[in-house]
Amino acid sequence: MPVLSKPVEEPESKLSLIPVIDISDPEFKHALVKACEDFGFFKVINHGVSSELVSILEHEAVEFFSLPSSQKTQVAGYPLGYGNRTIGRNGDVGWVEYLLMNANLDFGSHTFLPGLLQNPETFRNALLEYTTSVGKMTCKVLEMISNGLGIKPMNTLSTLVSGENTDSIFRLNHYPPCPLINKNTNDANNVIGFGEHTDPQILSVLRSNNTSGLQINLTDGSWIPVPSDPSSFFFNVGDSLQVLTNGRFKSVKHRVLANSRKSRVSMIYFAGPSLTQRIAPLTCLMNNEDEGLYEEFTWSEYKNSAYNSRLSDNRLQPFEKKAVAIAISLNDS
Ligand SMILES: C=C1C[C@]23C[C@@]1(O)CC[C@H]2[C@@]12CC[C@H](O)[C@@](C)(C(=O)O1)[C@H]2[C@@H]3C(=O)O
Ligand SMILES: O=C(O)CCC(=O)C(=O)O
Ligand SMILES: [Fe+2]
Repeated sequence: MPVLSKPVEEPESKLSLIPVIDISDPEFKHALVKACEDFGFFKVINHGVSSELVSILEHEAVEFFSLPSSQKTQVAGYPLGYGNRTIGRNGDVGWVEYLLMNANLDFGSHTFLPGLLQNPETFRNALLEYTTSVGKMTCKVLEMISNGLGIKPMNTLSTLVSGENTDSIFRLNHYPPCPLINKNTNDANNVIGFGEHTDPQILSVLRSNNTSGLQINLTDGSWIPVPSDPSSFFFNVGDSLQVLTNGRFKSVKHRVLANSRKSRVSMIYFAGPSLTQRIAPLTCLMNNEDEGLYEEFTWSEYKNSAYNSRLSDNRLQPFEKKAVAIAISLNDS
């Protein structure tokens, strides 16, 4: 299991840095744009997603992960299905087990659900209701972003992730307590639950139980912990939104550290476009003298390339415009 060399204790002041957006208040659109520019990450409150629904889904997830390993591995698969310790297929590992599903299929068609769980219908309905509700919230956030950026029409971004053909996925992660960590000094030898990476999609929407572990990377390179808040949702900008905004929004690097005592259960909705959707910097966000930083690609092209990369790779690099890439490398040297 990968172990981090150095304990990272962050000053209290950095904890309060994480922007909090009240999406019931349209006036937050400017704070939302600033959060996407400065952090690529924000917490959403007053979201309207039923807490009862969230509890039911979490309960079902816990029931699934409590099954014997022999049963869970019956539904192992790549890229969708159950996985344990191995993340992707390019050599990444973490202190985590997970279930990955296509959020747009009728969850009932996942043949793995019946047979394993006591009450598969409850799980299926909770998945359907949850992803529908979180999908709507995501569209609302994307509309607020469009408003804040002055993109017209207001649904320019939200239509990319709504409709039947979109390639959104849903992930349940379970990080068991980790016996490798010294219990007395919890972070003396940090163990990686989920290694540092950016998400390839447009926006990711995360909700977890009360166990912390998630950290985000700031532009100065430091990592800050994200205090858990089971009643809120955490959003992060994905690579595709970074491209659409021509680099104005940052696809945030994040990771999860394992905990010595408590299980962490998280659920993440990755809002992705349809496979044939073309992604390129939006011209309405560029001035005449601005240059597009990225080559146009389809989501299918980007996804294939991303899924052939390691977790910590810079997946956008092959899509940077050549001249821009040379300028960046000259600046770096
Ligand atoms: C190592 C990998 C796991 C991942 C596919 C990849 O090759 C690189 C991107 C990874 C990631 C990160 C965000 C999501 O958790 C995920 C489902 C995704 O779309 O891209 C995972 C992929 C995965 O776990 O298969
Ligand atoms: O489980 C978490 O809290 C975050 C996991 C994550 O970043 C991912 O699955 O892409
Ligand atoms: Fe992620």
